[in-house]
Amino acid sequence: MNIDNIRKQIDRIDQQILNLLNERMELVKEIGQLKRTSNAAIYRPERERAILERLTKSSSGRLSQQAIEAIYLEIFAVSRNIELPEKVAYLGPEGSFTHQAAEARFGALSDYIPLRSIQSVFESVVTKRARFGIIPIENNQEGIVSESIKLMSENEVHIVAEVPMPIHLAFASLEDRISQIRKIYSKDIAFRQCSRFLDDYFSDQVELIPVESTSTAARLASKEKGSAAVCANIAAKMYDLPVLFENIEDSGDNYTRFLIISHDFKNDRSGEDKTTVLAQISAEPGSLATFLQEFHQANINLTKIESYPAKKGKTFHYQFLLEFDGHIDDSHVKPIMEKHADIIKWLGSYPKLC
Ligand SMILES: C=C(O[C@@H]1C=C(C(=O)O)C=C[C@H]1O)C(=O)O
Repeated sequence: MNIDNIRKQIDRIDQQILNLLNERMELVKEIGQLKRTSNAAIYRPERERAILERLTKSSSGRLSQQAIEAIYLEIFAVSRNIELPEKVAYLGPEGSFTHQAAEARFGALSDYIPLRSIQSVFESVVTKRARFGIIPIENNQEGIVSESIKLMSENEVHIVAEVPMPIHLAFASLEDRISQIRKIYSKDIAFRQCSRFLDDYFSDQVELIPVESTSTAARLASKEKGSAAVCANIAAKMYDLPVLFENIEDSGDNYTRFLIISHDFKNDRSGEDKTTVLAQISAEPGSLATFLQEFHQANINLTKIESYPAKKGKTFHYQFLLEFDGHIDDSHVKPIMEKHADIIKWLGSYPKLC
């Protein structure tokens, strides 16, 4: 068969896909109306996850699990916008990795608000200027983002979902030959993370210029011949800057975990959930051990425990961020949460992705 014939078939299939998508969106719109009458949340990560699992299991064609997810996450994002366009605040600037995480979950069409600090993201969620906020919580190379945890303890917000994202750096430039590049812009930490690539490909004559963000780097490089940027793919795309090399970072397993937060939110159980809480434990000897022992006895699998500094009046208390498998409504989780309601702040139960 020749290309023209094959393309005719593709055109016919695209038309069918589009008709089906329109049919799907009519149903989505109906669900949106029902949710509005009961004031229910539009975003249901546990339902989306169930759909993805079912489709991946039943698929017998060429599409990998990642491909199915990429296509469907975009469909879900469009669906939610049809139900109700919702504002999503994220730690900016545009083209940052947090922006990339936001787009991975809310698609290209959502109403995004890039903000200058993690604190402003919390503020926009608490004051309901935004329905969702996206913040980084930890990076496997740099550790926990303590500002995010502090703000979780001070504000009434809940975790809706987690977004684990591999952090890949791209090398982008208007030049098509690297011998023409004299200057490279990026953020200092990004230079550090791909020092091996830079050493291997560039001599000392090439100037490395640190700027405030990797997306600023992409913007500068998109305007200047003879320059390049080390940045996120999304930033290169935003400034129409061709990517010459992908994944230039030294370590292949650099990932950041982002959290989606909202003011008033509780997910239903998905069957495989994770719960995050903050606990304030008295400084008396043995109290932490006794507390943790109770989780063990309740058959709760603790997956993370991080202490963070906090002082209450003059007495020093130990504050902990705890994560464990399970949902706050699970019968083995509920009793321990109720028993310790005075020292535990529940932050959210959401589908476990990492
Ligand atoms: C349509 C719904 O709303 C949203 C969109 C979904 C979809 O496109 O299938 C699934 C879950 C929700 O995030 C729903 O709750 O079923």
